[in-house]
Amino acid sequence: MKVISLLMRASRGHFVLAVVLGVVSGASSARLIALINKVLTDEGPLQRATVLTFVGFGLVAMVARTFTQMLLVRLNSGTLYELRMRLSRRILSAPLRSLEQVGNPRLLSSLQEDAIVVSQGLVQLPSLVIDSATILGCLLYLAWLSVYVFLGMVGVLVLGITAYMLLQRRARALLFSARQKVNALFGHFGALTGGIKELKLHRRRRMAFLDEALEPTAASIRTLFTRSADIGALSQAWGFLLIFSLIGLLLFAFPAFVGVDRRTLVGYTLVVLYLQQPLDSVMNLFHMLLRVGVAARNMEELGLSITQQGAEESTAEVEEPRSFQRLELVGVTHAYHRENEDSRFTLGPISLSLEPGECLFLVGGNGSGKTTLAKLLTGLYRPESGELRLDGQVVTDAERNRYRQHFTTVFSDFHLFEQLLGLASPAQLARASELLRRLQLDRKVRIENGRLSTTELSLGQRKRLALLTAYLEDRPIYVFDEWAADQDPTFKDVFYKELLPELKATGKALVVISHDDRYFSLADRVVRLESGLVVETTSPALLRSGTAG
Ligand SMILES: Nc1ncnc2c1ncn2[C@@H]1O[C@H](COP(=O)(O)OP(=O)(O)OP(=O)(O)O)[C@@H](O)[C@H]1O
Repeated sequence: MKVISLLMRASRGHFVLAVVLGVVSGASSARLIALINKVLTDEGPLQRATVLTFVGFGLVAMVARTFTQMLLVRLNSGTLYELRMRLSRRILSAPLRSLEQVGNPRLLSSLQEDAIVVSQGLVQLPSLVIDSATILGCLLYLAWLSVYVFLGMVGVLVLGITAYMLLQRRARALLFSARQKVNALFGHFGALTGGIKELKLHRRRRMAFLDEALEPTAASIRTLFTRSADIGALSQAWGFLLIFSLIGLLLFAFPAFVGVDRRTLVGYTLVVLYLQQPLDSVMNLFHMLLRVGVAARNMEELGLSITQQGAEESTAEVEEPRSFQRLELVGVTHAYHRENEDSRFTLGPISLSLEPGECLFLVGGNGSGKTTLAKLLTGLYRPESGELRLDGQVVTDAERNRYRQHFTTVFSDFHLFEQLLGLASPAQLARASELLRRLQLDRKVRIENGRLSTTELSLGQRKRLALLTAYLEDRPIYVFDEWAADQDPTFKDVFYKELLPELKATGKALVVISHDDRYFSLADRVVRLESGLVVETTSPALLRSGTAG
């Protein structure tokens, strides 16, 4: 449970205070029950001191409990915050390929489901301490009243806990299977929101999706959770049965063997009855903690999976590089490892170079490896063999974060942030307004407080906004992955014949992935890929004379 110990360390102050107050509250409650018993069984006149003690301990128990509750709220929200931030940072520093392999559903389910279960469960720990302190206090009082009853109670507890643990082992296995299914459910939720158009338009697909995909997963989660909760309820019933058996023994069997007067008998029974509530609550909390354990294990396993492909990557602040002299790929390769090794795709070995002011087109059929090469080139994927060299220096793992800051990209599955994150200096904002005009978006979108007024636009328009952020990044190397594919013919022309040459003229190196063969002649070099290998490299002069394109 590494996650839990990390969290304990993060909010140690609150946690320790909640535990201390919990113990105070629990001990005060135990003292109160001893007092109540004394008042009920003493026959002499009521002492003023007894009343004052009663009020005093009552107040202490109440105040301690209230403060514990307030601390618990802080602990809960603080833990959730800490978990979400920790996991988000971990995701940011994990290698892209590992994240792709783990998949969005699992990442999202952990950020939402596991984080909430762990934080809710952790805040129950102080309650566990309060109840345990009450139980302990009552047991000590019982021992003082009668060693036999105390031993009987301990025996009952040992028996109860052993049986309870055995039952909980089964509940844990059920919870774990249910948790695995929650990942699949998040996958279905992704399909539900992402594929809503397709589902709405096709009745049979919608029915099949609901009946054959989503419903069976949701139903099996329901069954598994219910079965594990049933085990929890059975365990509680078992605890209940034991306590009542003990009371029965105390009331009916014990007096027959050991001479015991009525007053003492009332005392035992009162304490044992009073123990019922904290014991019940402890058993409930155990079940909750079981869920915490499963969620924590899931988070830990996720952490391991996303970093298994190498150490975590640095996300440290690095200086923005303004220029470069030469970028080289030397025999780089990348393979997508799959369970079915026959169908694995391997890119490379590929060697190519890039210099400032150069425009390189990457072309080739679907699935030939262009995007994979762009991910290798930009440092998003680590080459399995071969190396990247920047200005003659090999790009090591330690250098990769800095290396990536040379690139500005618009991938075909780009994400458009509404806020101009990290790009909102006064100069950049002024430039952004000017670019909106240039990209013919000024009637649609405004920049307000460093934020785009809307991103609810057509795909082509959204791509223009992505281009705007690329311009604001203003880095030495631009990579466009089929940027123009969704543009109208007029703006396609603007992109290839105006925007690219302008960027080139300012010394930017351009890597343009494209299927628009009518513009290939504008490139300095055209690199053609086929099945992951470079099969042809041509220059525009050759293209114009009809050798390629
Ligand atoms: N995330 C992935 N996991 C496993 N295999 C992948 C993944 N992405 C791509 N591939 C494999 O790598 C091959 C190359 O994919 P890539 O996206 O690089 O092609 P591309 O040339 O950019 O294609 P397109 O023109 O269709 O965009 C594909 O044929 C596919 O088999």
